[in-house]
Amino acid sequence: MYQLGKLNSEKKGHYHIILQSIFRHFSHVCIVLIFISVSLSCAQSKEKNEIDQRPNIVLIVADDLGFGDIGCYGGEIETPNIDALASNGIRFSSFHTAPMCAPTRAMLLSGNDNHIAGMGGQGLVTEVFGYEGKLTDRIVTIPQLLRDAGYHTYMAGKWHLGIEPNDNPHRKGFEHSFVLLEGAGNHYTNQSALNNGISSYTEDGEPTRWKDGNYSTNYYTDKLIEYIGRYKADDQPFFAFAAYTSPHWPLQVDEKYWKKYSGLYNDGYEKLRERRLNSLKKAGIIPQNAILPQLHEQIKPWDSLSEVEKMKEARKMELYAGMVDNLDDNIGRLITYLKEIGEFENTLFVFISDNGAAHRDFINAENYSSLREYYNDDYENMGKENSYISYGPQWAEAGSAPFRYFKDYATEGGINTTMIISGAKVTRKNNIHTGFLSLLDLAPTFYDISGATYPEKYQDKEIYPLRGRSLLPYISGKTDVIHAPDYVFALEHYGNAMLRKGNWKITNFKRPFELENFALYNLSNDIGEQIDLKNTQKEKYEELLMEWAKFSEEVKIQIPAPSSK
Ligand SMILES: O=[N+]([O-])c1ccc(OS(=O)(=O)O)cc1
Repeated sequence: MYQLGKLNSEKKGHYHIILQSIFRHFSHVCIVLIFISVSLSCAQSKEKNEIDQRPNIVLIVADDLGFGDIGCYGGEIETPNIDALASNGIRFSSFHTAPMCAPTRAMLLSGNDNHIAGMGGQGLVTEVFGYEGKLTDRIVTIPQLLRDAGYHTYMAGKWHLGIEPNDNPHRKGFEHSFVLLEGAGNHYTNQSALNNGISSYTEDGEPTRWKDGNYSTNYYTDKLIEYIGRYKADDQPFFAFAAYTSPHWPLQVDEKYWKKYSGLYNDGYEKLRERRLNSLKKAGIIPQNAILPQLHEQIKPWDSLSEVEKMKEARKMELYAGMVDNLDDNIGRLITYLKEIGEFENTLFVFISDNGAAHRDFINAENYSSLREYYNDDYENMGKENSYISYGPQWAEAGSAPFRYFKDYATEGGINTTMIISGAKVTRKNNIHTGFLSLLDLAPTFYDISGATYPEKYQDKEIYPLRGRSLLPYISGKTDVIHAPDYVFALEHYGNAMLRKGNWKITNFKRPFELENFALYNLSNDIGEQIDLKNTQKEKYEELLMEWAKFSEEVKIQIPAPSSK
């Protein structure tokens, strides 16, 4: 018994030791497990905090807005909401886009040249490199990379980067989108002058119709607010692209927006242009010694117009001002909403125009026969949903003062546009930056801010590297310079060509395109591109032409552009 008892007690002791040791080990294991899980959850919540802190990005693009239109650029049009963004941030006086809508949007969303992106010629669809008429897989878009980096991505407004389902914003990185696929459409209805009479809209890639009676800018704002609202409770930041179609023709807006501008333009476009020159100077946007360039040859002197013509002309500008006023109101609605949901402080805002003021006036009911059956452009009807008005080169040239010409041209009037950056990450307040920058700098800025890395390949395809530079060091006050003094920037669209190296610029818009038609300007004292220095600064001219040849080969420019399939 004893033996047995001893054995039993020995056994028991043995078991006890084993159990103790298991327990000790177990408790060690537990401690280690607890430690791992605590550190993991700390790491996770740290990561979560980091994600939480990344700012939302709101990119607002106005369509064909003139350089000096808005209040904070000296303009008489009332834009208190955009002005408030400006006073809380930076206005740029030398921000550059492409001279037309679609190449600008391609450059903006890709951070690359329009040919590399696939938009060498707005309106062309070909199989030729650079002229595919859509965003190709040589590039990746801002929403694609931001979405991969954990952002929600929303868009409302004009797309204009391809009409096929595969080209849709839904396939190009936007989680939610409500878009007009073409370059322009009636602001109140489905009617279009461009696409067999009907505008094409899609929501999240599915065809949809415009609900007649809704107004473009109001509805696009509603849509963005709806998309942001859907996910406001989760932790992800968002990228919202407000691609407004205002103040693009047809000039249409509710009376309450334009009535307050009644009579303001009765002294004509040349006078407005002079006022704009002075108001831009007063706002500190352009140099005090800037002068107005020669008027475009298409423009009839105001004094040569009849009284009836003058009335109609002045009304065009009143309508245009009303559209900009309404645009500002809607930006205010978006801001108010972001304040209500507590997201305003953590949002970076960028406001730009897609190109200079628009001169095209061939699309109106008078001279565009397919529109006559729908539209009535009589004085009393101007601005209503069944009128089709554009304000023409005369007002566009006032809108692009003090630059030469307007949209379509690669002169500064076509490509030097309004740009404001404000909000999260922007430490400079009420600041004006006069140095050169371009829309190619926006994609790298957004990647920098969101922590997204730009890859060498996207979805197994090699992509072209970014061409611009992040603005983050500048906007956060870490540097005063954006681009080096010898920075080269060039662009081409239908033979409208420019290349800039520092303040030297070569510009070409003559037809047919010939290399020797490039003129040379020194923008440090000639922002109106009036004094051609190519015969007196031969070395500089040759240097810039060499840069042009390099650029042209690199992005595979074809002049004339290949024809559509
Ligand atoms: O010629 N069009 O058909 C045409 C021209 C310009 C345009 O506006 S833009 O903003 O898309 O350049 C739209 C259509």
